[in-house]
Amino acid sequence: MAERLAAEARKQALGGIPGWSEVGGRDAIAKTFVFKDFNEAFGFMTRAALVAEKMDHHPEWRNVYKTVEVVLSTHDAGGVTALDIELAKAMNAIAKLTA
Ligand SMILES: C[C@H](O)[C@H](O)[C@H]1CNC2=NC(N)=NC(=O)C2=N1
Repeated sequence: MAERLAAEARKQALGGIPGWSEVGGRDAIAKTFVFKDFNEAFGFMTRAALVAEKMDHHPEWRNVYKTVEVVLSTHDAGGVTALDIELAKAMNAIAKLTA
């Protein structure tokens, strides 16, 4: 099972994934993606869902029109692991293709 990242490792990893930050009050990372319209937001979610399922690592997320709020945490580990960093990177790459 993936291990929780220590605070220092988490901060360093976050430096390499633009737009992601630590969530207050829990061991998780978050980013709010804003797209042109609902079609682009949902296209992003569809692509990200396929990657997440392949990784067997699933986001907490919420969509309102063109905005997608994402929180990543490894529930089995009780915090942020390398899996969250990997999925965050993949989501940034997908968002670049979508925008
Ligand atoms: C049984 C299954 O592999 C686990 O429940 C997986 C599924 N997706 C998951 N997603 C996330 N974000 N954290 C987990 O701990 C997790 N565990």
